[in-house]
Amino acid sequence: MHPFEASDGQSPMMMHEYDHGFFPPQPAYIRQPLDYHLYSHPLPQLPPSHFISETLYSDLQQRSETQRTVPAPGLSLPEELQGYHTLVPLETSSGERRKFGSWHSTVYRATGKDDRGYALRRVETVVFSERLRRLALSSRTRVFLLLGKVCKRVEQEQANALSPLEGGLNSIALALSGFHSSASASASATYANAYRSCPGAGDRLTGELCVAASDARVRAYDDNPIVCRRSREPPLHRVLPERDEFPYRADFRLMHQAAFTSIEQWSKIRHPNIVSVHEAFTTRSFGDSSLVVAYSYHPNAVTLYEAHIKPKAPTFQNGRLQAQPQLVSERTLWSYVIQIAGAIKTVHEKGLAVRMVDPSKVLVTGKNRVRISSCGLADVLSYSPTNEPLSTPGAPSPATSAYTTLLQQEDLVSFGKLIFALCCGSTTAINNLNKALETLSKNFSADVKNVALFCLSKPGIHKHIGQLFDMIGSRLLTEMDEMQNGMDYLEGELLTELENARLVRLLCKFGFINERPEFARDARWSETGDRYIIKLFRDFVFHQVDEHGQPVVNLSHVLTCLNKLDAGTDERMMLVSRDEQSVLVVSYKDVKACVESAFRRVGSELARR
Ligand SMILES: Nc1ncnc2c1ncn2[C@@H]1O[C@H](COP(=O)(O)OP(=O)(O)OP(=O)(O)O)[C@@H](O)[C@H]1O
Repeated sequence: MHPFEASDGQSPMMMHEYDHGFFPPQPAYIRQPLDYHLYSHPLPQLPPSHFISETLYSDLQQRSETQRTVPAPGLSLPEELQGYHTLVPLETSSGERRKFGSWHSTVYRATGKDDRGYALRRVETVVFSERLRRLALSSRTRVFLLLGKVCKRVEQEQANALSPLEGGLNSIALALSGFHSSASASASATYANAYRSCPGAGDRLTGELCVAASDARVRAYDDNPIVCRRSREPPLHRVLPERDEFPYRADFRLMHQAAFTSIEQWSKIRHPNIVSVHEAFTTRSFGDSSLVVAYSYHPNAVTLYEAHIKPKAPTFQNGRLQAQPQLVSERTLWSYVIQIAGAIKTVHEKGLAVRMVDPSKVLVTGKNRVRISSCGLADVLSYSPTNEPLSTPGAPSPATSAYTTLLQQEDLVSFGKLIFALCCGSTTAINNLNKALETLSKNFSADVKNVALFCLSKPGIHKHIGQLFDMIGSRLLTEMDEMQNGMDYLEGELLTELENARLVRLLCKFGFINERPEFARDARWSETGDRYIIKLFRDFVFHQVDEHGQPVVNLSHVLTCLNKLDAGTDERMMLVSRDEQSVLVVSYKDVKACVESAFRRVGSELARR
């Protein structure tokens, strides 16, 4: 049966067009889901693995389909972008759009020059000017160092004492750094002042400050809507101009070519839990000035947020509408923790900081397999020559600047937040640490709590990701066992595919040898020597008839014969010509030798003609 035919003879269920790349348009054909279980033997009973999907076939098939879908018409995307083509957005541009940091980004799937899939992340707008960015960074540093109850009050007092603009700026920086909700609330409270001081023209910094303020305020609402509402400010939509209407919207401008140096460093990192970085460039192909970073594409990847935190609609289970279970299991959580910690450790050892340890940036790319995405992007966006590490000639390991050390400490804090988000099923749970701890302790072991608290603990020169592995201990061994089970399962699967590949190769050779049109009138070609035996063997395998002369369609017979042929067994068979005038008794080994020599001769005979 043709794999795309309906197995039940019913009408076709869906049309599916495949991407045809640079080839001429192919006719659309009707596609039916394949019965993959018919393609291989049932699997041996291996212990259930935590890594490989039980539905490997359909998983892989779905990924392959995703990779080939064509973009919907009318998207007005560039035809070609630095050698990448066939762009398909991986997220909707309407509806809920969250932000990471202070920028909006859009991810596209694209095909590269090498015909492989890539994920292109395009940064549309960056709101910081150089001066604002530096100011924001310096207050971030201060916040970081003064983290804790006392520091919150100090920061707020300082902010109040400054001029409205400076105060606003500080609060905004605090809010953008996302360290604590009171900073968000404070940003919200000073927002109106900053907004009023905008003269409306000329002063780019003030304009950008207002955009940043609006970002902070949106974030403040996201983080702590109750506090914001209590501050009795006018509702958001009455104050804020639309982002696109705002006169100070700033496109991405590459201030220093050296900003791309970090991308070079990132592109050298190959780690199983990091989405590989390939290159970065600026482009005007989208009608603005955008920054694009190219990453490896992992079909059907979802973010940790989508997989475990985003509220899911209730579904029918056992005839009843039930809310889907939200919280990640402890076993899966440990697997995630170990994988992410491994990635962070590698990055820190290379003298870089991840800066993307966030539920919206960690991708689930297979069963319990996570990879940190968007790496390197923050380095380009916030590049400043003053943050460059001092290079020491001949130094064995990359020199790490104080700035990078600070960012590495932030990675650990973000990791702690991520663990809390997964354990509590909410990205904002951390705003109320006591309650978050209560929820965590109810559902997870004390070890999880200890690891999460260690990550959140006060930064210091002696705190590093390596310590986390000391705390994890034997859980690493469990993870290794699981991975090996997963590999055993995969090898088993591969073995069945190996059978298929052998048989396909044989059938291809038959296709090349039998009934070549060039030799149609040359009986000596098909009726003599090796080719005659192959012709009789072909009839023996495919054209058998029963005692009533009816064709025998027996797939098992075909598979058995082809397997024996490929193995070249000594078993013998009787080959009979259609007119029953010739009878030959040959072994599979003989036929195998005939196929090999005929296949080799096809090429040389054709070349001679
Ligand atoms: N390298 C990649 N391969 C495959 N899919 C990816 C890749 N990177 C991102 N995606 C997918 O693109 C979609 C959008 O990613 P993005 O990081 O923008 O997430 P988001 O939740 O929309 O965050 P943000 O609010 O920052 O836009 C997600 O569904 C993600 O799974």
